[in-house]
Amino acid sequence: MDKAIVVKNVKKKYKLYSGTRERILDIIVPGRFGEEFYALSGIDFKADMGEVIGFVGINGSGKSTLSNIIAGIVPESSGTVSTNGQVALIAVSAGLKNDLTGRDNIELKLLMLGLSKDEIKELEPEIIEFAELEKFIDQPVKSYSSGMKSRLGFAISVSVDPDILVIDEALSVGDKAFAEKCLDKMKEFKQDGKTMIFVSHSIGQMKRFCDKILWLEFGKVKEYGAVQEVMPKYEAFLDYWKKISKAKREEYKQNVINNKEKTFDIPIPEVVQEQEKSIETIEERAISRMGIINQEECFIYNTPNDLNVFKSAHPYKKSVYYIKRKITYNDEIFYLLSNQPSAKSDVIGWMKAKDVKTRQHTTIDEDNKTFIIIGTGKGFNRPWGSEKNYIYNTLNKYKNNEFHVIKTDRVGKTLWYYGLLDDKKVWIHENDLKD
Ligand SMILES: Nc1ncnc2c1ncn2[C@@H]1O[C@H](COP(=O)(O)OP(=O)(O)OP(=O)(O)O)[C@@H](O)[C@H]1O
Repeated sequence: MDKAIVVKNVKKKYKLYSGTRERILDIIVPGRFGEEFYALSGIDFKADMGEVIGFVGINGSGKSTLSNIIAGIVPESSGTVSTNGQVALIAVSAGLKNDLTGRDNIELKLLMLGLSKDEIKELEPEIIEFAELEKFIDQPVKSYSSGMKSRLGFAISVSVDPDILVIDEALSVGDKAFAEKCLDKMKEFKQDGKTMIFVSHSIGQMKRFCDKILWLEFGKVKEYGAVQEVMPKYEAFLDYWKKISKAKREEYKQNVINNKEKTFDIPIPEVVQEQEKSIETIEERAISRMGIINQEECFIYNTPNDLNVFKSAHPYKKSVYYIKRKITYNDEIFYLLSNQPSAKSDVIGWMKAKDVKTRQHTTIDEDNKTFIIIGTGKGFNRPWGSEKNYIYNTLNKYKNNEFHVIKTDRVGKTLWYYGLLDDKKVWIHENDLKD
């Protein structure tokens, strides 16, 4: 099989400076100032013609540096890169000139690639249509959102029909529909036998699209192999990485950088056909529960089948949330937390069911009722409220006042009453009211 890309012992050295002064001094007296740092330290890999190679690795592992070197945008410090054919890089705003309009950028980029004025005129409408930028094409690129820049970059790069396509995180900034359209275009390229490098933090996209995975770790190759072989190990590593302390991460990093042999207790994944499994075992159901986060260290995910896109759940603690959707993904249950009784508006994200304490939530009626406030308890903005849900942190001041209820809900076994108290709408626990 012909090789499309051959990377041999590629290193990329950067210099880190403590400030502008040190940077200037290093220019005046070269070699005396700044600390050398290897973003890549000896990368070797080969890609066959027509292969789609995914680059994975935690932030800063060297994915963009390596893809820029392959695309010829950044020079390697040592080693060699050979590519068989024309390479196009698609990255967020890669190569776009901010002061020029979208149209000027198209013309400039195509001129630089050696196309004639006539060829450019022919391609231009297609590019504008693909980028969905019709109304904005004569506006300067600096006024574009990152999604718009990425769409323009993608549309220009694919229009020139390159032999090797390097796509660096370009799909993560646009909307979902455009990402799907790009993935379709990439599938076309794949069928045409083009070689692709695909950099993305989306595990789902990687599994759907790549043949092989190059896993980078602090500028070194951790693994290179078939997607089914490498991805489960990478996912297990990510799970481990999320849980360990800063100090442990630093220890891990130093071990990798200094080639030290030390075993870390990273779980060994089961060997399963992850790709098929993930597609087949998603089951979504409408439910109605209230939930509160009950774990110290836990995460909120954009989507349960891509556990690589997550944020810490810490800021969302001490509040209750509405849960209107449940997904079972590969035997694990996830709940969709929301600030409103809705699965669409004001949604926070998906959490593993084991990290959330939940109670069944039902609306009993919307009848008008009147109770007397006992003076105990609190007034909340949600039924079964927690600390961050207080509207009144004591009801003592309203002791013996009437409370006019317009809605009654049940959370678990408890009734909660909703009504107006001193111009504010509150939920009050049944034990804090009497007839
Ligand atoms: N121009 C530069 N000067 C100095 N250091 C740099 C430069 N570009 C990248 N680096 C460093 O090189 C390392 C690798 O960066 P790179 O952007 O390639 O990682 P990455 O895996 O693509 O990360 P991410 O997932 O965050 O995009 C990082 O530590 C980064 O800070």
